[in-house]
Amino acid sequence: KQKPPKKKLPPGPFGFPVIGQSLSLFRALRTNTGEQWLEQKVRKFGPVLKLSLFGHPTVFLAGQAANKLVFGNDTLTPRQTRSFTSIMGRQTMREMIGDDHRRLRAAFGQFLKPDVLKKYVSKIDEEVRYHIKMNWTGQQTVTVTPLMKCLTFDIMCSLIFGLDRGDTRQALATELVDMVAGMWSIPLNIPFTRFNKSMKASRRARRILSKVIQERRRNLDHGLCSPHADLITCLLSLNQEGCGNEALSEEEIIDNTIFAMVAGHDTTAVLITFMIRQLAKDPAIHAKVAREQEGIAKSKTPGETLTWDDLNKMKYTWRVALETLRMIPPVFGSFRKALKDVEFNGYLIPKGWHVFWASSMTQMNADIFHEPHKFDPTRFENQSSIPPYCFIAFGGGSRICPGNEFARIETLVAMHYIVTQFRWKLSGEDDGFTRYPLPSPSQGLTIKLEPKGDM
Ligand code: HEM
Repeated sequence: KQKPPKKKLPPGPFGFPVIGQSLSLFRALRTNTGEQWLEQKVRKFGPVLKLSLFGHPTVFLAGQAANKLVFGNDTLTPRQTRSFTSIMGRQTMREMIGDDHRRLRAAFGQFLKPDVLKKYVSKIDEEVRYHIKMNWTGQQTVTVTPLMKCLTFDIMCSLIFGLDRGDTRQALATELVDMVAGMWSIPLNIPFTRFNKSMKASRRARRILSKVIQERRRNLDHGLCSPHADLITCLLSLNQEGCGNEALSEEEIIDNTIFAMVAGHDTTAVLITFMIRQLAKDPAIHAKVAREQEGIAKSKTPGETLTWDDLNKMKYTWRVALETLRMIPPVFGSFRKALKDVEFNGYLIPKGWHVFWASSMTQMNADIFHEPHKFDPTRFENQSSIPPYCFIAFGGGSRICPGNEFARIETLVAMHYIVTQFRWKLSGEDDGFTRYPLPSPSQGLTIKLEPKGDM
């Protein structure tokens, strides 16, 4: 009997033991050359190559077919660092596979379905106006990155945890910053390490949220709030008898609401920041966005909040957002783990190995997006012309970002009030941006503001 031929591993060196190519990739991300770093490897070894990242043998996959494999194959499951899982908790939907993952996605779906999302527009509108009044109005210059992080944090606190401005929101903000700081640290839980500080912050944040959950449960039981008031209440309401849903434990609710906050807050802040940067550099596109937004502002009475219908009229502004996400995706890429041997393009991805995908490999590919380095929002006029699995700023398949519509509302409402109230230009030279791992303008993006007068 002939033995079946042995499947071959992808080409490429593993590099130094343990470190592999991790430091080299980090350096490239920090200098915003991560894309070129990957392209160079693909030119040398082809679109399926092996390397070693974070101490794991890893296969890097590039191209549309590779994206389809990553997003459409349940044997490749998301992979987090050990510190991430310890700090964020083991019950996040990121850790779940199969039916458990579907159950959590369905629970989130109750909070993020379109007719519920519509109700959040006015709350987001209120947060944006308050933010602008407190931080932009009367200023001659502002630094956009930290402000956008504050704004998206406040919006999410209000809608994920149902926390209004005040001491509890502030306390939670402090703990979350400390938690996030340790997510990529060495998981050494001894006093004074970064990981140890983040673990302590995680315990304190959980205690705060446990109290919030008790209060929400009471309100829900006494009919004092709508089941869709915020994500926590929404997940608790699924536990009520007779609604036909499987109950979520308190731990699941805490882990997943914290995870939603972390997944959604910086990513959206990055998108708005880079749109503001783009408009400062491109007067023609700025003028078109301003025309669209001013048209909508004129149709409103003073002080009237934006509605879902208004957002649906902001078509050009959203195309600018999508083009920003194509060229500067907040999520550079991420990892999967092979639950069993997988074969792709004639190569073996052995069980237990990691798989790494990166958005830029299709989003900046000239065969898919003509003149990929040109900022051109018209590419998104006819979205069905973009081949599947090529625009993957929100991921794809069963793991596609469930918060993409939420992010759209936040972005459009924020852009509406900024564009209709101010003109701006960069305060100095545009000195590019770094990634750690999310992109961030090198100096935080300081802009000079000029008020447009009462709209
Ligand atoms: C511009 C803003 C955003 C971008 C670019 C973005 C991007 C992404 C990407 C690329 C993924 C998939 C990662 C992978 O497959 O490995 C993802 C997943 C996820 N995102 Fe977002 N996201 C954004 C906003 C949000 C918001 C606002 C929320 C919450 C309301 C959110 C919650 C999540 C969650 C919970 C997952 C995990 C889904 C799962 O594993 O099933 N994201 N996001």
